[in-house]
Amino acid sequence: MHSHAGGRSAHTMHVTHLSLADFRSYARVEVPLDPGVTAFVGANGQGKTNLVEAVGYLATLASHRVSSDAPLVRMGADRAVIRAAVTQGERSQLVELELNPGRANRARINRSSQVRPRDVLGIVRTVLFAPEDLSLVKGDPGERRRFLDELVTARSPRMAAVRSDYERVLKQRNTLLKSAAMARRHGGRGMDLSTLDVWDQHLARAGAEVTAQRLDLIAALQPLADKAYEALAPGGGPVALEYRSSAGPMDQAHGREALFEQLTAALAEVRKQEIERGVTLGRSPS
Ligand SMILES: Nc1ncnc2c1ncn2[C@@H]1O[C@H](COP(=O)(O)OP(=O)(O)OP(=O)(O)O)[C@@H](O)[C@H]1O
Repeated sequence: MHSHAGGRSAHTMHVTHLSLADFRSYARVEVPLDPGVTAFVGANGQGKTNLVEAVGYLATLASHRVSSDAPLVRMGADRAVIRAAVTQGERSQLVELELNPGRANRARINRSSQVRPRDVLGIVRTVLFAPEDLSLVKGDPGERRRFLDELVTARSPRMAAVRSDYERVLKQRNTLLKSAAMARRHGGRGMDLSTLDVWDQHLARAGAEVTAQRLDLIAALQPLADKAYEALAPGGGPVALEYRSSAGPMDQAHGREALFEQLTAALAEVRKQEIERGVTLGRSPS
């Protein structure tokens, strides 16, 4: 779960203690963790992955195995708690998340009053390698977007706010399109397009930010992917990573403004179909 044998710098994050309550198979468990490599050894289904999943949840606010929180709560319980003591250099923090499926999750840092769950992002940082990673290659584009966005947020936690803005705008825009499509079908008046224009601007603005971050990340990953592939298949490279969006080729060299223009144009192009179908069609970058 933390493998930084040697070269421990002041910047190395270390989870010193993990406590779980009603998380997956654990009614309660306390796991002290020494620096260096920790190996969990046990029979199948004993709950090794559950421990890793809990730490991963603190880092990403999601499980790497399931898309909702309900399966994470121990059967028969109505909430789960994940708590971790984290040190980084001289600094120690206690992070706590309470998972309440169907209701808002709660978060605390250093036992103080509540913070928003996304405020804990950036305290625990993890790299997870699991069988589920295959879906990065085999799965839907949504899996790849999720991977990029989680990594982007780990690198700059403020992106969590941009992402949730984007999701909120998308949802509200879809509600507007849906009611407009319904009204049309029932012979009502057309929708007020100026309202849609406003939402398009919001969507393209947040979308440009998300896209720019993804492009930066891909550029940063490129040499690492190349190196990793060279170690795996000497002489087999180079590996090229490219971001393909349904809104056309994207180039970070042109900056946020160009991305914004591009996304705005892509929205304009599908507007007629969107109004007919009543849903946002430009899937990028969501
Ligand atoms: N919500 C839940 N409530 C109670 N038990 C659960 C819940 N979710 C999972 N489990 C139990 O947790 C166990 C699975 O744990 P986990 O996937 O961590 O296994 P593991 O020890 O990593 O084994 P493997 O080698 O298969 O990965 C199973 O016994 C399963 O029944």
